[in-house]
This record gives sequence, structure tokens and C-alpha cells, in this order.
Amino acid sequence: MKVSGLSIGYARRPVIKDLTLAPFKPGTLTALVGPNAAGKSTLLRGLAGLQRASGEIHLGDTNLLRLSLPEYSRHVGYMPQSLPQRVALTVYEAMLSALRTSQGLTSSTEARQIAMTTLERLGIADLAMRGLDELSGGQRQLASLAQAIARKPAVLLLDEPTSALDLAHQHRVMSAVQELGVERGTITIVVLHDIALACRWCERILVLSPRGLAADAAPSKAITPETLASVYGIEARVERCSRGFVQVMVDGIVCDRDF
Ligand SMILES: Nc1ncnc2c1ncn2[C@@H]1O[C@H](COP(=O)(O)OP(=O)(O)OP(=O)(O)O)[C@@H](O)[C@H]1O
Repeated sequence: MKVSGLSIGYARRPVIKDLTLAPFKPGTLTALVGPNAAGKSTLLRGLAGLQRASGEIHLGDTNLLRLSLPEYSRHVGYMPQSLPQRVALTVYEAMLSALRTSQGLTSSTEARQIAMTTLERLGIADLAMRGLDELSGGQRQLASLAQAIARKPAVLLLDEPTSALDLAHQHRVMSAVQELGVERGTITIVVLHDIALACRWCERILVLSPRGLAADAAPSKAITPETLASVYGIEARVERCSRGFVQVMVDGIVCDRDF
């Protein structure tokens, strides 16, 4: 996927301005991080075809921005930050409904199999017959993620999919998303606030600030003391643990962000 000259905004307030990114390769997992109100959700919704955008988003030879929303959503799956409330469906029924709308699959053996396999993959098969409105916040987040994953889109956009999850589930989810992405060749972009989680699982990190893109690189290049100071206004050390993963140790708040 190639993004070039992308601009997204609301009424007269531009949020993403003329953004061009290096191509996203199939099977890769990218984190989109940055402070509150930097525009992460806006960018994700623009990439998902849900927010008016100008510029180009190419998937192969297709400029996605020229497609109708139903065509667009066949290529691109999106999990929003806030989940729908009061849905009178079981987890399993919601999965079948998602498969029906995105892939035209009815309650066939294939749809049932995809639904159950996905729930098992995320470790929530035991929730299949539970009503969505009787789940905990974390369980609802996992159920919503299962719906997005089951559609097997070429591009999967997840907006803070781990915000309601405990430590073990955060890592289980990131591991499953990474594994499935490699298996299926999915381009996955995930909004995260947890820099450690992003550095542990993602091979590429986009750091967005209200001024624009501050970094787009591998964790060790994107997450530096300089970037953390200018984008978040914090003083931090960045080191590698014995297994090579980037670790951030926050020493203080400097508050002289560059915006
Ligand atoms: N529907 C909307 N109408 C007008 N402005 C909006 C709308 N949604 C978001 N904004 C504004 O766009 C800017 C970016 O918001 P966005 O939700 O994309 O940030 P974010 O980086 O995802 O933040 P957070 O980490 O807090 O979720 C903010 O200034 C916000 O107030």
C-alpha cells in the first residue's frame, strides 16, 4: 500500500496535511503512536475510507479513494476505538454478520468455520454464545477484534485494540495479529499508546504529532530520547533489553514539546 499527498480534516480544520509514507509491505505490522489529538484516529479513518480524504492511497494499481465504500471495505478492515453499545447479538452471530456484509458469506459451513477458528485464535471461543451486551469491556474489545480479523482484509486498521486488555491479553492479541498478518500477507496498522507494546511487536513505527509525522522507522530509530522529548514532552532514556527489544525509561516531564 502506498500513501501519497494524503490530507484529511474536519470542516475547515485540517488534521493530516499532505502526508506521504514509504510503502507498506504485505505481512508487516506497523504501530501508529503519538500524543492525544495528534490525528491518529483521523488518519486511520481516512485510510479506512470513512473520513473524507484527498491524495492517493494505492493498493497495488488501485487508488482506493476512487472506490465506493462497499468496494473499499472489501480491501480494508477497520476496528474503531469506541465499540458499539447495546448490540443484541451473540459474539458468534456478530461474527457471521460481519462475514456476511464484508464477504457475502451467508451462514454457510465456511462462515461458521472462519468464525469459530478466529475466536479460537484469539482465545475467546468460550464467549461464542454470550450476548455482546453482557460482556466485560475487554471481552467486547476482543470480540470486536475477532470480527475485523475474520474478514481477512488485505489491509487491517486497528484503533487502540488493546486499550481495555490486561497485560497477558495485550501481548496475546499482538502476537495473534502479527502471526495472522504474516500468514495472510496482511498489511496491519495499529494505533497504540503503549510504546513498549509497539516496540515489542511492530517492525515499523509511525510517530505522529500535531505538527505532522515525526518519525517513520524501525523501533530503535523511531523511538529516541529526542523524539520522545519533542513529541510527548518527556525526558526519557531509550535502551535495548537483553533480548534486543527497545525499552523506554521515563525520567521526567520536560514540557517543551515542539508544538
Ligand atoms: N468529528 C470531529 N470533528 C471535528 N474535529 C475532530 C473530530 N474528531 C476529531 N477531531 C479533532 O481532530 C484532532 C485529531 O483527533 P484524533 O481523534 O484523530 O486524535 P488521536 O491522535 O486519535 O487522539 P487520541 O490519542 O486522544 O485518541 C483533534 O484536535 C480533535 O479534536
